[in-house]
Amino acid sequence: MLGAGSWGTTFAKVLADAGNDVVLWARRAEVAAEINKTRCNSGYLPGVVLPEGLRATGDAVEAMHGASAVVLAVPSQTLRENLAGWQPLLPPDATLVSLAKGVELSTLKRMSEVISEVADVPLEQVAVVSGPNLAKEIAAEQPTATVVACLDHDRAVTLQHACSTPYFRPYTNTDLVGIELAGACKNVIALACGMAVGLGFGHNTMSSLITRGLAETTRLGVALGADPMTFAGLAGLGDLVATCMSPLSRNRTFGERLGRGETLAQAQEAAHGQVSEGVKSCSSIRQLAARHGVEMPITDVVHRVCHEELAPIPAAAELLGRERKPE
Ligand SMILES: NC(=O)c1ccc[n+]([C@@H]2O[C@H](COP(=O)([O-])OP(=O)(O)OC[C@H]3O[C@@H](n4cnc5c(N)ncnc54)[C@H](O)[C@@H]3O)[C@@H](O)[C@H]2O)c1
Ligand SMILES: O=P(O)(O)OC[C@H](O)CO
Repeated sequence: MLGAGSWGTTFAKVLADAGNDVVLWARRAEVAAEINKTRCNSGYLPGVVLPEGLRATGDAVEAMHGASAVVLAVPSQTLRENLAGWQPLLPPDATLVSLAKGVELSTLKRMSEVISEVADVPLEQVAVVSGPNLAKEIAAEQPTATVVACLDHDRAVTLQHACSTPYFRPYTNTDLVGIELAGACKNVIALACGMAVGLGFGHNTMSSLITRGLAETTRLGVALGADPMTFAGLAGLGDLVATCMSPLSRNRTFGERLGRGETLAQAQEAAHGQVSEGVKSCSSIRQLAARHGVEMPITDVVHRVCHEELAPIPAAAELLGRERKPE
């Protein structure tokens, strides 16, 4: 496991609880030392006791030595740079697993595309784990389902078995495009929902944003060749609902701060270095949509609130004032 933030540490625990021998690489040596000494990653998962089958290290060579799967748990905008440094260390046939939910700003590529390109492996060797997976709830072993997606179904099944525990139930899927776009887009819709909460709006507003957010995400997915049914599944509607409704979501919390009138810089400072992927992916997804002639009005206003000083109240008015049309 490369990355010892909230989700990397939690998914490492899932893999260890499923019976695997897991080595977790942390960027800061003190985080690795704390995990090995106290079985805790107090900065990201206070109070969670990590299992014995999990060992941490600050040495990427040690982490990847002999690995049958290498799981990438770093933010999507740094993944390319991180992986370029790790590329010579990757075991030749290891499944490369992406946990990140974003679209790269500079290239508009999905994470599996970035991984395949930088690691120089076929896309069939890359898998994605995505679903309604708020790290803190899974770390507390609350029952959760997810999706393991890979173009190579057999590889997906192997990973599915490797991460099945009594509290974590993975399903397989081969629609990599749909699973990844759903995961990236839901962060942007969660920012919009957070803004709605910050403005004092209730569940009708949230539900309207979730449903129309799903509509625009599905439109983009279909234009890029995804199966529309994917968006009704765990990584689509499932993750969208979890992220938009939960105060645990960093994206929703970030949006809530913007809705209350904080600036982007203030909301970023309050995030204490934890990643809110939608803040950057709203721009890459908006560009991707424009490239394919797809309308994504919610994503468009989220981008303009985050990066072009559109205030949340006129943003809401703009969405409501759009041309009327059939559902
Ligand atoms: N937290 C969740 O509940 C959750 C669930 C599912 C998916 N995800 C996705 O997983 C990915 C990682 O999220 P997270 O929650 O672990 O984030 P995080 O902010 O908690 O941790 C990110 C990790 O990446 C490391 N990191 C940050 N910048 C880096 C850089 N430049 N080089 C190397 N390492 C760097 C940090 O040190 C940290 O270990 C994101 O794409 C997120 O959307 C998160
Ligand atoms: O905390 P967030 O907003 O990054 O969301 C976490 C997960 O992606 C939820 O599935």
